[in-house]
Amino acid sequence: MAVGIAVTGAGGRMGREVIAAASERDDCEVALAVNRTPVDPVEGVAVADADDLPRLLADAGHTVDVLVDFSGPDSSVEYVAAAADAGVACVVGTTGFDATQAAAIDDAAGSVPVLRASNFSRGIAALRRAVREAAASLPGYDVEVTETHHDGKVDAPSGTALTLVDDIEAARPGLTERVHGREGDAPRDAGEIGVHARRAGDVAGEHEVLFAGDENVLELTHRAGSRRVFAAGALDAAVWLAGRDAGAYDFTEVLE
Ligand SMILES: NC(=O)C1=CN([C@@H]2O[C@H](COP(=O)(O)OP(=O)(O)OC[C@H]3O[C@@H](n4cnc5c(N)ncnc54)[C@H](OP(=O)(O)O)[C@@H]3O)[C@@H](O)[C@H]2O)C=CC1
Ligand SMILES: O=C(O)C1=N[C@H](C(=O)O)C[C@H](O)C1
Repeated sequence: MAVGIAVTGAGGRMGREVIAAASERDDCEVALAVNRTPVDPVEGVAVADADDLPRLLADAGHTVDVLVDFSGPDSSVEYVAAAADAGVACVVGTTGFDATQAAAIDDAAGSVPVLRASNFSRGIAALRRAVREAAASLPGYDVEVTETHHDGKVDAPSGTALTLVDDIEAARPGLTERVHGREGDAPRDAGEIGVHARRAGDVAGEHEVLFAGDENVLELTHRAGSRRVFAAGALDAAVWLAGRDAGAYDFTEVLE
């Protein structure tokens, strides 16, 4: 039977992409879609007021198995809490959480299955493995992370860039000072990881990790061609998550 999905942020770039992707699949269907501000139906799916989400989830009975959230940090915390109250699993793609908000999402995993990922593309999962390997294999190399996104992106640096920096710090414990851009007299310290965010046009998402040593440089780059890849990954995660025990899950488990 198809997994029932509730899409939050349904009027946003990703919410629309998730609804469109779901309409092309047999293993899931959109049972509910909500947005903060009123929007016309998306792909023929009516979009309800997000304020009604708790009631709608309760009324939906067993037709909603998994909530798929691409919205903003505040709303994501609110939506995940509503889903946890209703016993609905959560796939969270929203980025830009502060520590308190991230902890609130993680708390929900005490009562329902929760899978939060800063990037739902298979290519980024592979990039993360390559970056961990390179960081461990290239001691002493300078590391700089650069991301590029469309001009409408709210949070900077991207969630994916922060995930990559976490990975690098875990593999290279001496690198702990995150330097966000440089200006003026700014010679490089040995413990730095440079983190750079560019915003331009309609770029769906690019992440580059540069490792530079003496007379050789390694650059690892991922480019998303469109948002479709993120929507497909999020729906793969939702189908995989449905019916699992409460707990926090990782996107890499979906890809195994
Ligand atoms: N994990 C991944 O693979 C990916 C993650 N993302 C992340 O997904 C999120 C959404 O991205 P995108 O779709 O491009 O953003 P958009 O700005 O296009 O859409 C955001 C949506 O969230 C809603 N929203 C935002 N803030 C609030 C709030 N405070 N309360 C209620 N609703 C809110 C908006 O509602 P309204 O229409 O009312 O403004 C809108 O529907 C971002 O955090 C982005 O980084 C994006 C792509 C891939
Ligand atoms: O906002 C976006 O567009 C994206 N956000 C995610 C992030 O912050 O890493 C993932 C992807 O790069 C697109």
